[in-house]
Amino acid sequence: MLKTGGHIDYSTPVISVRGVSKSFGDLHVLRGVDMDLFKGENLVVLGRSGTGKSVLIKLISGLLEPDIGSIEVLGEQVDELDDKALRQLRLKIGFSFQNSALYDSMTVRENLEFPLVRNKRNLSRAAINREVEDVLDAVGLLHTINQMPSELSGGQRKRIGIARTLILRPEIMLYDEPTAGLDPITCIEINGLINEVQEKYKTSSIIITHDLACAKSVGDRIVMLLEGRFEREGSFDEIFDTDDGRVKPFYDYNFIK
Ligand SMILES: Nc1ncnc2c1ncn2[C@@H]1O[C@H](COP(=O)(O)OP(=O)(O)OP(=O)(O)O)[C@@H](O)[C@H]1O
Repeated sequence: MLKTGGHIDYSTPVISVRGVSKSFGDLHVLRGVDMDLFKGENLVVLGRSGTGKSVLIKLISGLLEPDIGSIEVLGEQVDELDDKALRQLRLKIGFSFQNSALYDSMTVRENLEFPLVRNKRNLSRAAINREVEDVLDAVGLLHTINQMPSELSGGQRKRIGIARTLILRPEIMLYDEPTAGLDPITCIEINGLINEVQEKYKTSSIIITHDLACAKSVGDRIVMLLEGRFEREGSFDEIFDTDDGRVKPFYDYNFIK
């Protein structure tokens, strides 16, 4: 399934990374990264294991500080925020990570209520029910509301995890390897869901993936982290229109050449 929509405002970056470097001792992971995520955009980040994709996400969410450079998220300079302001900012960011597992002892409804009750304390019971049902409907799983996570498939759990993130109405979504470990049909469903989320919730998203079918189906734009910088940027076809030996193997492996 190829992308059809999205309403991207290329004049409004929601994340701006400028000249960011980050080292750990002698390991120079990021070496002057520049990156923008525009309002309404799905930006795919590609890169080999260990190139610093997770470090970049941690810098954006204020879990790490850059050695040099600046990071602006939703108009705020991340490294200048105190803890309280950082917590407020993080509420506007939805994290869909591989290890963001559901609570096994809670029903789907309880899993979804949990972040709402914790972060929006003054909601009425009726409002909570409405929000839970709305996001479950958005991910096509309203019928699972009273089920336990153990009764769901891996793909369904993934969708519920995304619903749990959406329930706080984030402006930005960060998806880390959204299709890892899923069968091809479920991957197609998750890719479709990422695009539906973009349309319905008007989110701006960064999607980290090694799955080029995912990159192609969800990415409005793709950037590739090579040796600490984003050296390649463009549409899916532009990114892979090269003989660069650091880039071609991604394509050849995914499409079995
Ligand atoms: N807190 C830290 N202290 C020391 N080294 C770190 C720290 N965080 C990350 N690194 C190192 O930085 C490099 C980049 O790590 P990162 O997790 O960002 O890679 P990645 O691109 O996300 O890889 P993968 O695709 O495998 O998830 C790795 O060599 C890692 O060991």
